[in-house]
Amino acid sequence: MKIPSAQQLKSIDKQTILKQGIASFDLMERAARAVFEAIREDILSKAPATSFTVIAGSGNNGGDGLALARMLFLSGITVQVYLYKKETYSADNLYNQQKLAELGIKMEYFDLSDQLSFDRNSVLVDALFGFGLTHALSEEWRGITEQINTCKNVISVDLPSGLRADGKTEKRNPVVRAQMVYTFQVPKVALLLPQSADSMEQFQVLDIGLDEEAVQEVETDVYYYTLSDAKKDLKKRRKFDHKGTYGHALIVGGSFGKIGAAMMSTKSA
Ligand SMILES: [K+]
Repeated sequence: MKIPSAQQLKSIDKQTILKQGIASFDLMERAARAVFEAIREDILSKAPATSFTVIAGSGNNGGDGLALARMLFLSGITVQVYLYKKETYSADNLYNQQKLAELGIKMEYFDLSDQLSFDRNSVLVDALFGFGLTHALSEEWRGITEQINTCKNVISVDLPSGLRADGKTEKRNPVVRAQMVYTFQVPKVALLLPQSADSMEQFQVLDIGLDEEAVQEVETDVYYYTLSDAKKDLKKRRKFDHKGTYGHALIVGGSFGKIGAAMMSTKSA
């Protein structure tokens, strides 16, 4: 599976909207619906009375969070919504603010110096920043990320807020710590780096129907190889086949003190 960069994802996003003839808020709706279904399966099926707190930023990651809040509310779940107070919001974020207002769902606006009074036992949905984060979060954000990190159960939408999608984030920068990250379509590079271990326990990739061709056309040298990829690549085993039937592997390795990789490759071959 190819892993596009944040910049490439933006372009895939646009191509999907064009090719599928949908509006951008439809794609956001799909993303929020995918998270909602995952929450239903992972949490609500076991604990239907769980309450949620959504903390939303001003961009499309925040928009996903607001759309998710609406879906939770409409299925009878208690949900509290906090929205970062800013002069400007993305168009789809505004669209979802309006949808919440129409349903009479109150949004509490917050500033970086605020103490948020949410229920620490509710599941906290972190929808502050996704792959649109252009640089590490400044120290001003620490108050908010630390409040989020006092919750026992944090779900991050797409990425733990503060992690930059394409690479390493310094440990000293404020970052949300999530128990679960529901990431869209492809795991972002940051989710695969050991440096992110403190920011998340696990992630799940949710299919939101981004244009497959656009993903395949991306030029990258970053791939995510999964068990299902390996299963597809393996030749079908038939009766009477033998070790000569499936080709040969040339393993170049095993310099002094580094024999392990060569041995493991030989064993798996
Ligand atoms: K997030």
